[in-house]
Formats: sequence, structure tokens, C-alpha cells
Amino acid sequence: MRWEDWKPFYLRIVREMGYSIEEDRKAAQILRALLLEGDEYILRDELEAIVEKKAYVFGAGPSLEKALKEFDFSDGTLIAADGATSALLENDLVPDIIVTDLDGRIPDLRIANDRGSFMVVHAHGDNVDKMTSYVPLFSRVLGTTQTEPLDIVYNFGGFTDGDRAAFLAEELGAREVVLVGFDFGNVVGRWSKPHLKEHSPVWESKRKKFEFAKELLEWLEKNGRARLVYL
Ligand SMILES: Nc1ncnc2c1ncn2[C@@H]1O[C@H](COP(=O)(O)OP(=O)(O)OP(=O)(O)O)[C@@H](O)[C@H]1O
Ligand SMILES: Nc1nc2c(c(=O)[nH]1)N=C(CO)CN2
Ligand SMILES: [Mg+2]
Repeated sequence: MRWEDWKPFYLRIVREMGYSIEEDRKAAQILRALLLEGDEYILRDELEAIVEKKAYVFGAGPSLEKALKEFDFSDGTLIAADGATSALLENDLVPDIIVTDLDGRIPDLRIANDRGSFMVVHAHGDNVDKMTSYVPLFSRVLGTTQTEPLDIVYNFGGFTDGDRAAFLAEELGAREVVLVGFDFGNVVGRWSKPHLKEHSPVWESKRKKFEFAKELLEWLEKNGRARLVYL
């Protein structure tokens, strides 16, 4: 997704969600500095090399558990949206890539990263403390932002971890993107937040996030080069 296409979505998102563009911009600069300090950052090419023609993107909806037990995912690249990582690990799958704003279960993100997952860490105005604590603990990290891209901090489009993962897959060459556990709706999957013990009724800010995520995925379906399939 080009910046000109993303910008109008982003301006609507900050207005509706009450975010600060300045705080989001500062967060991108902080992530850039953390990446340069740590020397574990990767560039787009390195991730592009592991994205196959088919990519599975795992969201944290309640249907994820059954899908993980029922289907075989060995013919494509596995991309987990944040909390979905925990469900994959429970089912003995290691994501090739994890797309996260660091509010999933950090110990699970670290286990997956130690087992080989590439990390795509998103900077925004509300996760600066988490970035500062956890980015130095990861290896193989690509940085993303929702404001203007910087040299080593990318913006491929998308808002929530799930739809951002689909935009990343498309941008890096996948031509079939299979969305697993993307239920949206009124129930948030239990993997979505570390404090959730059960699938839970959707709360207001999450409902708004789901609405934007759905709209962005519709945009990608119409304008992207990949076929989107909901499993
Ligand atoms: N019913 C659902 N419950 C949870 N996630 C869902 C659901 N349907 C689709 N998803 C997708 O799965 C992704 C899982 O990511 P996760 O909830 O861990 O983080 P997130 O996007 O950072 O959300 P938040 O900012 O609210 O933590 C979501 O971003 C969303 O795109
Ligand atoms: N400022 C800000 N930006 C975000 C946030 C958030 O909570 N605050 N959450 C996101 C993932 O859903 C993506 N972007
Ligand atoms: Mg998250």
C-alpha cells in the first residue's frame, strides 16, 4: 500500500481512535534508534526472501483453535498476528514471521523468536515503553510505523496486527493470502491479550479496530495483487 493510499485511512483512524500523530511519529524515531543500537535489525529484502507465493496469516479469533487442528499449513509461509503466536505454539507450529505491537504474550513471542521466527515490530504512540523493554531482547527484527516511513522503519499499510500482516504478505510477494482465525464479530479470541483467560465479549475500542481492519482488508482485496481467502 502506498503512502498516498494509506494516509486517508490513517487520518480517519487517529481521529476516530483519539491517537496522536506526533506521538506515533516519535515512536517511529524511537524504534529506529533502538534498532540501530541493537544491530539485530533486518531490511525488507531479508523478509521478502522467505515469503512464498502462498502465505497463511493467523488472526486471534475464536475459530483459530479448530482451524489449527483441522488443516495442514505446510505449503506456505506462516505469519502470526501477535497473540495468535501463542495458539500456534500450543499446536507445535512456529510462525515464520510474527507481526506485533508487543501486546501479545511476550514470553511466547520470545520462544518463537528463539525458534526462528522473524519479528515485525510496529511502533505507535501507545507502545513506546514496551518497545524500549522488549526490542533489545529480540533477534531478526524489522520495524514498521503507521506514520511516514523512515529509512529502516517501513510502512506497508494496515492498522491492526492482523490486517497489517496481510498487507505485509502482499507487499513482499505472496499472491494467495489465506486468513485463518479472522472472525472479527462480537467475540475476541483469548490469545488476543495476555490477561484474557477465555474468549471475551468485544469491547468498544476493539470493535472500532475490527471495523477498520475489515475495511482495510476489503481495500486490499480490491486493489492488491494477491487473492485473499478466508479459511
Ligand atoms: N475475533 C477476533 N479476536 C481477536 N483477533 C481477531 C479477531 N478477528 C480477527 N482478528 C485479528 O487478529 C489479530 C490478532 O492480534 P491481537 O489481538 O493480538 O493484537 P492487536 O491488533 O494489537 O489488537 P490490540 O491493539 O487491541 O491489542 C487482530 O489484530 C485482528 O486483526
Ligand atoms: N497509537 C496507537 N496506534 C495503534 C494502536 C494503539 O493502541 N495506539 N494499536 C494498534 C494495533 O491494533 C495499531 N496502532
Ligand atoms: Mg497487538
